[in-house]
Amino acid sequence: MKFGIEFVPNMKYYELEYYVKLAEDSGFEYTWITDHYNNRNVYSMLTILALKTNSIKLGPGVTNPYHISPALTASAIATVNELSNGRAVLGIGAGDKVTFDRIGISWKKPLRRMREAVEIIRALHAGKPVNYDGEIFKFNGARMDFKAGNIPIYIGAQGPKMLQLAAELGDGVLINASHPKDFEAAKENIDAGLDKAGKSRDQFDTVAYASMSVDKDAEKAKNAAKIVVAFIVAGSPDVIFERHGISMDDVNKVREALNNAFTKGDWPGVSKAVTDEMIESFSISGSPDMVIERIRELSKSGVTQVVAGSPIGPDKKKSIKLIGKEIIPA
Ligand SMILES: C[C@H](OP(=O)(O)OC[C@@H](O)[C@@H](O)[C@@H](O)Cn1c2nc(=O)[nH]c(=O)c-2cc2ccc(O)cc21)C(=O)N[C@@H](CCC(=O)N[C@@H](CCC(=O)O)C(=O)O)C(=O)O
Repeated sequence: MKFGIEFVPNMKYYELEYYVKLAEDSGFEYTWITDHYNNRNVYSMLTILALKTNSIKLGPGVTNPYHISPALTASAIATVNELSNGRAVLGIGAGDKVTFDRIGISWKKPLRRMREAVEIIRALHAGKPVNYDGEIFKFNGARMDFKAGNIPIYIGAQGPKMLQLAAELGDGVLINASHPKDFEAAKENIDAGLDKAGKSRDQFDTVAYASMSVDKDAEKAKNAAKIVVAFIVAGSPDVIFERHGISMDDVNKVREALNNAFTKGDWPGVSKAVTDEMIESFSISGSPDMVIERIRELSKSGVTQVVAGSPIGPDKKKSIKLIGKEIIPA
């Protein structure tokens, strides 16, 4: 099993640098930096990380094919690859509607746009002049003037068609999920995409991009996961709740509690509304032994990389060290 770790660049560069170096020293192989317009620029932060680390692979987790051209994405990640001596990975997904609404981007044809963007980025990285007459992107002899190197492309995916696209075009898929049931459900679409491209499963990295919270005190860990789990619940489609046997009543209580938190600042109300089933279904939370057990179950469902996503634990620094000491070697 490979281990990755996610960071949101909502902190100063030197804090992010500290955590990523700690993760590298703790044995994590990948670090994925989220990309939303309202946080620090993902490539500026990846540049610092490329220069300050030695072995950890690094990339956006995930950027999108809307807010910059695929030509800029190809060039930016190739620059990170050069700065890091070949450690860059590109995580790209359809982007999310909430942030796009705020910056006036209409979220049209995400599947089509993802296909075209990934095909263009791969062609540019191959170093040939790119002529591409797509529905969305038209390229006429574009070419990069420096060697990109071999940069793996991972696609962020949840929906069935995007899962198929990820398996067909990608070197891996980043699935925002923490429970084996979600990977059982994704299997059929991943296999369909791999078959279409004539790829075998062992050439492909199936990543559980999970919400994780680990502490020696299991209850403390679970409590620390509640707010993140509430946001996951608020943003998940209904089919997921059926899959995990979570009542729509409980879901609506969480959505209402989040609303109250934003309007009246009642954050304790959010934690109260989040049930144990939700923590179990939408996060990997608890003591090291409990987390190890869940990772074993995920491995049986075909997961080959687990990403420790927010909150990582009640105390980020302590939890990163604990994962490095007790979970990665297990
Ligand atoms: C678009 C959506 O695809 P999805 O796989 O569910 O995408 C959801 C998320 O993966 C996507 O929003 C990601 O960008 C979210 N995301 C992040 N999004 C961000 O913006 N920033 C991040 O840092 C980020 C991190 C991240 C990490 C892991 C991960 O899995 C996702 C992450 C969907 O609806 N897919 C449908 C297909 C929809 C469809 O068919 N659309 C048609 C027609 C629709 C039209 O006419 O517009 C088309 O696109 O051509 C499906 O897969 O079945």
